[in-house]
Amino acid sequence: MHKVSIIGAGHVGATAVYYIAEKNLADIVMVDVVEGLPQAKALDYLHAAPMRKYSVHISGTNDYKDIIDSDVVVITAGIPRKPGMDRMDLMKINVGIAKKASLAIAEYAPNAIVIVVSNPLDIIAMVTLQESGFALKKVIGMAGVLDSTRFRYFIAQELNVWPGDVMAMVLGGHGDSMVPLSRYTRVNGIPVSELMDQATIDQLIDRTRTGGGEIVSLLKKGSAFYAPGASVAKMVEAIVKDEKRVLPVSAYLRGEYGYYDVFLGVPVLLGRNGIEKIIQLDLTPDEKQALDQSALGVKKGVETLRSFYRPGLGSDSSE
Ligand SMILES: NC(=O)C1=CN([C@@H]2O[C@H](COP(=O)(O)OP(=O)(O)OC[C@H]3O[C@@H](n4cnc5c(N)ncnc54)[C@H](O)[C@@H]3O)[C@@H](O)[C@H]2O)C=CC1
Ligand SMILES: O=C([O-])CC(=O)C(=O)O
Repeated sequence: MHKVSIIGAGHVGATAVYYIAEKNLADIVMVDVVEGLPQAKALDYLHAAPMRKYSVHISGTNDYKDIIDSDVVVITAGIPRKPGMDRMDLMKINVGIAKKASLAIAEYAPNAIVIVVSNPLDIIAMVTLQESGFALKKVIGMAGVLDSTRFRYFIAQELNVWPGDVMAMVLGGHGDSMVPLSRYTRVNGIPVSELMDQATIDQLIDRTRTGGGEIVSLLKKGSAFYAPGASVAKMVEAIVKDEKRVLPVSAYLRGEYGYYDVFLGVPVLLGRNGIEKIIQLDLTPDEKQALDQSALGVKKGVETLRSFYRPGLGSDSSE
Protein backbone atom coordinates (compact mmCIF):
# COMPACT_ATOMS: atom_id res chain seq x y z
CA MET A 1 0.00 0.00 0.00
CA HIS A 2 1.24 3.49 -0.78
CA LYS A 3 1.61 6.08 1.97
CA VAL A 4 0.38 9.63 1.64
CA SER A 5 0.92 12.24 4.35
CA ILE A 6 -1.16 15.38 4.58
CA ILE A 7 0.43 18.27 6.47
CA GLY A 8 -2.38 20.42 7.84
CA ALA A 9 -5.55 18.64 8.94
CA GLY A 10 -7.75 21.67 8.34
CA HIS A 11 -10.47 22.10 5.75
CA VAL A 12 -8.49 21.27 2.60
CA GLY A 13 -6.28 18.62 4.22
CA ALA A 14 -9.15 16.71 5.81
CA THR A 15 -11.25 16.91 2.65
CA ALA A 16 -8.39 15.53 0.58
CA VAL A 17 -8.23 12.63 3.04
CA TYR A 18 -11.91 11.94 2.38
CA TYR A 19 -11.46 11.64 -1.38
CA ILE A 20 -8.22 9.65 -1.08
CA ALA A 21 -9.78 7.18 1.37
CA GLU A 22 -12.96 6.76 -0.67
CA LYS A 23 -10.81 5.63 -3.61
CA ASN A 24 -8.62 3.38 -1.43
CA LEU A 25 -5.57 5.10 -2.90
CA ALA A 26 -3.15 4.92 0.03
CA ASP A 27 -2.67 4.72 3.78
CA ILE A 28 -2.91 8.26 5.10
CA VAL A 29 -1.14 10.18 7.87
CA MET A 30 -2.58 13.56 8.86
CA VAL A 31 -0.20 15.96 10.63
CA ASP A 32 -1.22 19.15 12.40
CA VAL A 33 0.15 21.39 15.13
CA VAL A 34 -3.19 21.42 16.97
CA GLU A 35 -3.15 18.63 19.52
CA GLY A 36 -5.95 16.10 19.12
CA LEU A 37 -7.23 17.54 15.84
CA PRO A 38 -5.61 15.15 13.35
CA GLN A 39 -6.09 12.22 15.74
CA ALA A 40 -9.81 12.96 16.09
CA LYS A 41 -10.35 13.42 12.37
CA ALA A 42 -8.48 10.19 11.57
CA LEU A 43 -10.56 8.22 14.07
CA ASP A 44 -13.75 9.74 12.75
CA TYR A 45 -12.80 8.67 9.22
CA LEU A 46 -11.99 5.15 10.43
CA HIS A 47 -15.44 4.89 12.02
CA ALA A 48 -16.94 5.34 8.57
CA ALA A 49 -14.76 2.63 6.98
CA PRO A 50 -17.20 -0.29 7.48
CA MET A 51 -19.94 1.67 5.69
CA ARG A 52 -17.82 3.27 3.01
CA LYS A 53 -15.77 0.10 2.48
CA TYR A 54 -12.32 1.60 2.49
CA SER A 55 -9.52 -0.52 3.77
CA VAL A 56 -6.76 2.10 3.94
CA HIS A 57 -5.32 3.00 7.31
CA ILE A 58 -5.73 6.59 8.49
CA SER A 59 -3.86 8.09 11.42
CA GLY A 60 -3.42 11.52 12.96
CA THR A 61 -0.33 12.91 14.65
CA ASN A 62 1.39 16.06 15.88
CA ASP A 63 4.79 14.56 15.17
CA TYR A 64 6.34 15.11 11.77
CA LYS A 65 8.38 11.91 12.24
CA ASP A 66 5.27 9.90 11.39
CA ILE A 67 5.44 10.96 7.74
CA ILE A 68 8.45 8.66 7.43
CA ASP A 69 8.82 6.99 4.05
CA SER A 70 5.75 8.62 2.51
CA ASP A 71 5.37 8.28 -1.25
CA VAL A 72 3.50 11.57 -1.46
CA VAL A 73 3.32 14.47 0.99
CA VAL A 74 0.72 17.20 0.59
CA ILE A 75 1.27 20.60 2.24
CA THR A 76 -2.03 22.22 3.16
CA ALA A 77 -0.77 23.79 6.39
CA GLY A 78 -1.24 27.53 6.58
CA ILE A 79 -3.83 30.22 6.99
CA PRO A 80 -6.61 30.76 4.43
CA ARG A 81 -7.69 34.22 3.31
CA LYS A 82 -10.66 36.26 4.48
CA PRO A 83 -12.93 38.49 2.34
CA GLY A 84 -11.03 41.45 0.89
CA MET A 85 -7.67 39.69 1.03
CA ASP A 86 -5.51 38.64 -1.90
CA ARG A 87 -3.77 35.25 -1.73
CA MET A 88 -0.44 37.15 -1.69
CA ASP A 89 -1.49 38.67 1.68
CA LEU A 90 -0.97 35.20 3.22
CA MET A 91 2.68 35.07 2.19
CA LYS A 92 4.55 36.04 5.36
CA ILE A 93 2.81 33.61 7.71
CA ASN A 94 2.54 30.73 5.28
CA VAL A 95 6.20 30.91 4.18
CA GLY A 96 7.25 30.21 7.76
CA ILE A 97 4.86 27.25 8.04
CA ALA A 98 5.91 25.84 4.64
CA LYS A 99 9.54 26.12 5.62
CA LYS A 100 9.03 23.93 8.70
CA ALA A 101 6.99 21.41 6.72
CA SER A 102 9.58 21.27 3.91
CA LEU A 103 12.48 20.67 6.29
CA ALA A 104 10.54 17.86 7.95
CA ILE A 105 9.73 16.31 4.58
CA ALA A 106 13.38 16.45 3.55
CA GLU A 107 14.36 14.75 6.80
CA TYR A 108 11.71 12.03 7.08
CA ALA A 109 10.39 11.46 3.57
CA PRO A 110 13.29 12.28 1.24
CA ASN A 111 11.87 10.15 -1.58
CA ALA A 112 8.40 11.68 -1.55
CA ILE A 113 6.71 13.65 -4.27
CA VAL A 114 5.42 16.89 -2.70
CA ILE A 115 2.13 18.49 -3.66
CA VAL A 116 1.94 22.08 -2.43
CA VAL A 117 -1.48 23.58 -1.75
CA SER A 118 -0.96 26.44 0.73
CA ASN A 119 -1.28 29.97 -0.65
CA PRO A 120 0.06 32.01 -2.29
CA LEU A 121 0.50 28.78 -4.16
CA ASP A 122 3.22 29.59 -6.69
CA ILE A 123 5.32 31.30 -3.99
CA ILE A 124 4.91 28.58 -1.38
CA ALA A 125 5.90 26.01 -4.02
CA MET A 126 9.14 27.97 -4.54
CA VAL A 127 9.86 27.98 -0.79
CA THR A 128 9.16 24.23 -0.61
CA LEU A 129 11.51 23.54 -3.50
CA GLN A 130 14.29 25.58 -1.94
CA GLU A 131 13.92 24.35 1.63
CA SER A 132 13.53 20.67 0.71
CA GLY A 133 16.33 20.69 -1.82
CA PHE A 134 14.23 18.22 -3.84
CA ALA A 135 14.49 17.69 -7.58
CA LEU A 136 12.37 20.10 -9.63
CA LYS A 137 10.03 17.38 -10.86
CA LYS A 138 9.19 16.35 -7.29
CA VAL A 139 7.70 19.64 -6.08
CA ILE A 140 4.33 20.30 -7.66
CA GLY A 141 1.80 23.05 -7.00
CA MET A 142 -1.92 22.28 -7.01
CA ALA A 143 -3.87 25.04 -8.74
CA GLY A 144 -4.58 24.30 -12.41
CA VAL A 145 -6.58 21.17 -11.65
CA LEU A 146 -8.83 23.23 -9.37
CA ASP A 147 -9.04 26.25 -11.67
CA SER A 148 -9.82 23.97 -14.63
CA THR A 149 -12.54 22.06 -12.81
CA ARG A 150 -14.19 25.37 -11.95
CA PHE A 151 -14.07 26.46 -15.60
CA ARG A 152 -15.40 23.02 -16.64
CA TYR A 153 -18.27 23.28 -14.20
CA PHE A 154 -19.27 26.81 -15.27
CA ILE A 155 -19.33 25.72 -18.93
CA ALA A 156 -21.36 22.60 -18.13
CA GLN A 157 -23.82 24.67 -16.11
CA GLU A 158 -24.21 27.18 -18.94
CA LEU A 159 -24.79 24.47 -21.55
CA ASN A 160 -26.74 22.15 -19.27
CA VAL A 161 -24.46 19.23 -20.11
CA TRP A 162 -22.77 16.58 -17.96
CA PRO A 163 -19.76 18.29 -16.31
CA GLY A 164 -17.53 15.28 -16.98
CA ASP A 165 -17.90 15.85 -20.72
CA VAL A 166 -16.21 19.26 -20.50
CA MET A 167 -12.42 19.34 -20.73
CA ALA A 168 -10.57 22.60 -20.10
CA MET A 169 -7.11 23.95 -19.45
CA VAL A 170 -6.27 26.86 -17.15
CA LEU A 171 -2.65 28.04 -17.10
CA GLY A 172 -0.69 30.74 -15.26
CA GLY A 173 -0.35 31.76 -11.65
CA HIS A 174 -3.00 30.88 -9.08
CA GLY A 175 -4.40 34.39 -8.88
CA ASP A 176 -7.05 36.50 -10.55
CA SER A 177 -4.96 36.87 -13.72
CA MET A 178 -4.83 33.10 -14.33
CA VAL A 179 -5.34 32.16 -17.98
CA PRO A 180 -8.31 29.91 -18.87
CA LEU A 181 -7.62 28.83 -22.46
CA SER A 182 -10.90 28.65 -24.35
CA ARG A 183 -9.11 27.33 -27.45
CA TYR A 184 -8.25 24.18 -25.50
CA THR A 185 -11.72 23.86 -23.98
CA ARG A 186 -14.04 21.27 -25.49
CA VAL A 187 -17.26 19.46 -24.78
CA ASN A 188 -16.64 15.86 -25.74
CA GLY A 189 -14.37 17.06 -28.56
CA ILE A 190 -16.52 19.99 -29.70
CA PRO A 191 -14.73 23.36 -29.33
CA VAL A 192 -16.61 25.47 -26.81
CA SER A 193 -16.62 28.34 -29.33
CA GLU A 194 -19.09 26.30 -31.44
CA LEU A 195 -21.47 25.98 -28.51
CA MET A 196 -21.57 29.50 -27.04
CA ASP A 197 -20.76 33.06 -28.09
CA GLN A 198 -17.53 34.84 -27.13
CA ALA A 199 -19.26 37.16 -24.67
CA THR A 200 -20.53 34.18 -22.68
CA ILE A 201 -17.12 32.49 -22.80
CA ASP A 202 -15.52 35.72 -21.52
CA GLN A 203 -18.01 35.88 -18.67
CA LEU A 204 -17.21 32.31 -17.63
CA ILE A 205 -13.48 33.04 -17.87
CA ASP A 206 -13.95 35.96 -15.48
CA ARG A 207 -15.95 33.85 -13.06
CA THR A 208 -13.23 31.18 -13.15
CA ARG A 209 -10.52 33.73 -12.38
CA THR A 210 -12.38 34.91 -9.32
CA GLY A 211 -13.82 31.49 -8.45
CA GLY A 212 -11.81 31.17 -5.23
CA GLY A 213 -12.70 34.74 -4.21
CA GLU A 214 -16.41 34.13 -4.82
CA ILE A 215 -16.33 31.35 -2.24
CA VAL A 216 -14.25 33.41 0.19
CA SER A 217 -16.87 36.21 0.06
CA LEU A 218 -19.72 33.77 0.64
CA LEU A 219 -18.02 31.85 3.45
CA LYS A 220 -16.78 35.05 5.15
CA LYS A 221 -14.29 32.91 7.12
CA GLY A 222 -11.88 30.65 5.25
CA SER A 223 -11.83 29.50 1.65
CA ALA A 224 -12.90 26.66 -0.63
CA PHE A 225 -12.08 23.09 0.35
CA TYR A 226 -14.31 20.49 -1.35
CA ALA A 227 -13.08 21.10 -4.91
CA PRO A 228 -9.51 21.75 -3.67
CA GLY A 229 -9.59 18.47 -1.70
CA ALA A 230 -10.84 16.59 -4.77
CA SER A 231 -8.14 18.24 -6.89
CA VAL A 232 -5.44 17.04 -4.48
CA ALA A 233 -6.86 13.50 -4.60
CA LYS A 234 -6.83 13.53 -8.40
CA MET A 235 -3.13 14.46 -8.38
CA VAL A 236 -2.34 11.88 -5.71
CA GLU A 237 -4.11 9.24 -7.79
CA ALA A 238 -2.14 10.17 -10.92
CA ILE A 239 1.10 9.76 -8.94
CA VAL A 240 0.44 6.60 -6.92
CA LYS A 241 -1.15 4.80 -9.88
CA ASP A 242 1.48 6.16 -12.28
CA GLU A 243 -1.34 7.24 -14.58
CA LYS A 244 0.72 9.62 -16.76
CA ARG A 245 -2.15 12.10 -16.77
CA VAL A 246 -1.93 15.38 -18.62
CA LEU A 247 -2.89 17.97 -16.04
CA PRO A 248 -2.16 21.65 -15.45
CA VAL A 249 -0.01 22.08 -12.34
CA SER A 250 2.30 24.74 -11.00
CA ALA A 251 5.81 23.69 -12.07
CA TYR A 252 9.21 25.29 -11.72
CA LEU A 253 10.14 26.64 -15.15
CA ARG A 254 13.61 26.89 -16.63
CA GLY A 255 12.85 28.54 -19.94
CA GLU A 256 9.63 26.70 -20.78
CA TYR A 257 7.12 29.18 -22.25
CA GLY A 258 9.94 31.74 -22.02
CA TYR A 259 9.96 31.98 -18.20
CA TYR A 260 12.82 31.32 -15.83
CA ASP A 261 13.09 30.67 -12.12
CA VAL A 262 9.38 30.82 -11.38
CA PHE A 263 6.55 28.42 -10.55
CA LEU A 264 3.71 28.79 -13.04
CA GLY A 265 0.71 26.70 -14.09
CA VAL A 266 1.48 24.70 -17.24
CA PRO A 267 0.31 21.35 -18.61
CA VAL A 268 2.48 18.45 -17.49
CA LEU A 269 2.55 14.71 -17.61
CA LEU A 270 2.02 13.52 -14.05
CA GLY A 271 3.11 10.06 -12.94
CA ARG A 272 5.05 8.11 -10.35
CA ASN A 273 8.12 10.33 -10.74
CA GLY A 274 6.15 13.54 -10.34
CA ILE A 275 6.35 15.93 -13.29
CA GLU A 276 7.60 13.59 -15.99
CA LYS A 277 7.36 16.18 -18.75
CA ILE A 278 6.33 19.80 -19.20
CA ILE A 279 4.13 20.10 -22.26
CA GLN A 280 4.75 23.19 -24.35
CA LEU A 281 1.71 24.55 -26.18
CA ASP A 282 1.90 26.89 -29.14
CA LEU A 283 0.11 29.91 -27.75
CA THR A 284 -1.43 32.68 -29.84
CA PRO A 285 -0.05 36.20 -29.23
CA ASP A 286 -3.12 37.05 -27.10
CA GLU A 287 -2.76 33.92 -25.00
CA LYS A 288 0.96 34.53 -24.53
CA GLN A 289 0.30 38.12 -23.51
CA ALA A 290 -2.22 36.94 -20.90
CA LEU A 291 0.28 34.38 -19.61
CA ASP A 292 2.98 37.08 -19.48
CA GLN A 293 0.66 39.21 -17.36
CA SER A 294 0.00 36.33 -15.00
CA ALA A 295 3.71 35.42 -14.79
CA LEU A 296 4.48 39.04 -13.96
CA GLY A 297 2.15 38.82 -10.95
CA VAL A 298 3.99 35.72 -9.69
CA LYS A 299 7.38 37.36 -10.32
CA LYS A 300 6.28 40.34 -8.23
CA GLY A 301 5.32 37.88 -5.50
CA VAL A 302 8.78 36.31 -5.71
CA GLU A 303 10.31 39.81 -5.29
CA THR A 304 8.25 40.32 -2.14
CA LEU A 305 9.38 36.89 -0.94
CA ARG A 306 13.02 37.84 -1.50
CA SER A 307 12.54 41.00 0.58
CA PHE A 308 12.11 39.01 3.80
CA TYR A 309 13.27 35.48 3.08
CA ARG A 310 16.44 33.78 1.97
CA PRO A 311 16.46 30.04 1.36
CA GLY A 312 18.00 28.11 4.21
CA LEU A 313 18.41 31.25 6.36
CA GLY A 314 14.81 31.46 7.47
CA SER A 315 12.34 34.28 7.21
CA ASP A 316 11.63 36.90 9.85
CA SER A 317 8.19 35.36 10.28
CA SER A 318 9.20 31.75 10.17
CA GLU A 319 9.62 30.87 13.82
N1 LIG B 1 -3.83 25.91 -4.09
C1 LIG B 1 -5.13 26.02 -4.03
O1 LIG B 1 -5.80 25.94 -5.04
C2 LIG B 1 -5.81 26.22 -2.71
C3 LIG B 1 -5.08 26.62 -1.62
N2 LIG B 1 -5.68 26.79 -0.40
C4 LIG B 1 -4.81 27.18 0.72
O2 LIG B 1 -4.61 26.03 1.55
C5 LIG B 1 -4.29 26.47 2.87
C6 LIG B 1 -5.15 25.70 3.88
O3 LIG B 1 -6.50 26.06 3.76
P1 LIG B 1 -7.58 25.46 4.77
O4 LIG B 1 -7.39 23.99 4.90
O5 LIG B 1 -8.90 25.97 4.38
O6 LIG B 1 -7.13 26.14 6.15
P2 LIG B 1 -7.43 25.63 7.62
O7 LIG B 1 -7.19 26.79 8.53
O8 LIG B 1 -8.76 24.95 7.68
O9 LIG B 1 -6.32 24.50 7.87
C7 LIG B 1 -4.96 24.76 7.95
C8 LIG B 1 -4.37 23.82 9.00
O10 LIG B 1 -2.95 23.96 9.02
C9 LIG B 1 -2.55 23.73 10.34
N3 LIG B 1 -1.16 24.16 10.54
C10 LIG B 1 -0.69 25.42 10.74
N4 LIG B 1 0.66 25.38 10.89
C11 LIG B 1 1.05 24.09 10.78
C12 LIG B 1 2.30 23.41 10.83
N5 LIG B 1 3.44 24.08 11.03
N6 LIG B 1 2.30 22.06 10.66
C13 LIG B 1 1.16 21.39 10.47
N7 LIG B 1 -0.07 21.97 10.41
C14 LIG B 1 -0.11 23.30 10.57
C15 LIG B 1 -3.58 24.47 11.16
O11 LIG B 1 -3.60 24.05 12.52
C16 LIG B 1 -4.86 24.11 10.42
O12 LIG B 1 -5.47 22.94 10.96
C17 LIG B 1 -4.51 27.98 2.87
O13 LIG B 1 -3.26 28.63 2.74
C18 LIG B 1 -5.37 28.22 1.65
O14 LIG B 1 -5.23 29.52 1.12
C19 LIG B 1 -7.01 26.56 -0.22
C20 LIG B 1 -7.78 26.16 -1.28
C21 LIG B 1 -7.26 25.98 -2.62
O1 LIG C 1 -9.36 31.47 -2.86
C1 LIG C 1 -8.57 31.08 -1.98
O2 LIG C 1 -7.96 31.80 -1.20
C2 LIG C 1 -8.33 29.60 -1.91
C3 LIG C 1 -7.93 29.17 -3.26
O3 LIG C 1 -6.81 29.29 -3.66
C4 LIG C 1 -9.01 28.78 -4.18
O4 LIG C 1 -10.10 28.38 -3.73
O5 LIG C 1 -8.78 28.87 -5.38
